[in-house]
Amino acid sequence: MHRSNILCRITGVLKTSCSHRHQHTNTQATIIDGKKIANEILKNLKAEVEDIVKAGKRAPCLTAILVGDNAASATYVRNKMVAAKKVGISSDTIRLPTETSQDKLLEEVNKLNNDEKVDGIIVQLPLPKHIDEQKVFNSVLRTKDVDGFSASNFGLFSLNMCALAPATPLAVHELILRTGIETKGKNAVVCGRSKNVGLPIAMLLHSDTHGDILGMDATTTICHRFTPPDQLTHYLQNADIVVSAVGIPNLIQAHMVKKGACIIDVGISHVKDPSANQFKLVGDVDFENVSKVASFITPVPGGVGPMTVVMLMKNTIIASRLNSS
Ligand SMILES: Nc1nc2c(c(=O)[nH]1)N[C@@H](CN(C=O)c1ccc(C(=O)N[C@@H](CCC(=O)O)C(=O)O)cc1)CN2
Repeated sequence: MHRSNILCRITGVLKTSCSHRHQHTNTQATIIDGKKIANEILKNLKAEVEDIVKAGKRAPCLTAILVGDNAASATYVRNKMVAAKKVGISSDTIRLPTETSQDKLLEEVNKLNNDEKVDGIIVQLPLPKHIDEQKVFNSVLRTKDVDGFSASNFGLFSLNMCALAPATPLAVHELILRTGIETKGKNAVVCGRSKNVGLPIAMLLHSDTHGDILGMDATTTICHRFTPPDQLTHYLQNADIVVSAVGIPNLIQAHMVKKGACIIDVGISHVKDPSANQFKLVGDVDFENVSKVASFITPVPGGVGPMTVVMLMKNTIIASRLNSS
């Protein structure tokens, strides 16, 4: 396959994977089961890896760099390694202490860039404060940048060109397409403008179809910390698709949501659960009440999170093809 064709498959779902259009008539939203969809995709990816190996090539290889002792980051990296194993991707984790200098980290990335057995490199976020995240991401070879965080991949992606795109936005894109809702000409609101999540999600929502990549063609608005609350409500009340990636529990409430909207919750917050006297994971959306108004809704946990890991595996397989061609 031509290199650009391989890359074209990166930024989105192929046209053929869009299912029938859904008309909302229910009063209770359909819950988008990210875990189930993720497991289905994992099976397909496993078959893809088997084909690569059958063709006499080595299995794709993913290496994670984990700096510091953030317990959540360690769990996320472990989950990625578990997913890799399920698919047949070989994986490795390089653990570095919190006090690792930026130069030392750049040196580690460079070693992996030059290691022909490594196809995908991820540097787990967050990094300690003394390290310039973007500088580190920019040091990852573009064809091994399976997080899609480097300026070169981000630039290509923003121009609707072939690039390795970030996993969470790809996860959101895939989940929306799988609902079968019409996105063309619809109003979409993204809450949050982070460079790795909110902004690239908005890019996918607004973009047009380009080659193999299914654009969503939605009229897209980005809301952020300086959007006044009444304006946020105004935009949300007119939104057919809402993606929230802010990390504020209950930011999106039922009265703010248009009837029949599709709600994708990317937020992750740990809040105290008074009934169980322990912490629980919640998103940005008041799930119980918003699901009475929406047509589709993702839960937290079990929505976008598991799909993010799967999209990373997909990127790693694509990277292995890029690196062996
Ligand atoms: N280099 C990167 N760093 C970070 C990324 C990333 O994409 N690349 N994203 C997040 C963390 N993250 C993946 O790394 C991630 C977070 C959460 C989940 C997930 O599956 N969440 C579950 C709940 C898990 C739990 O119980 O804590 C869910 O939502 O169901 C997957 C990946 C920041 N860093």
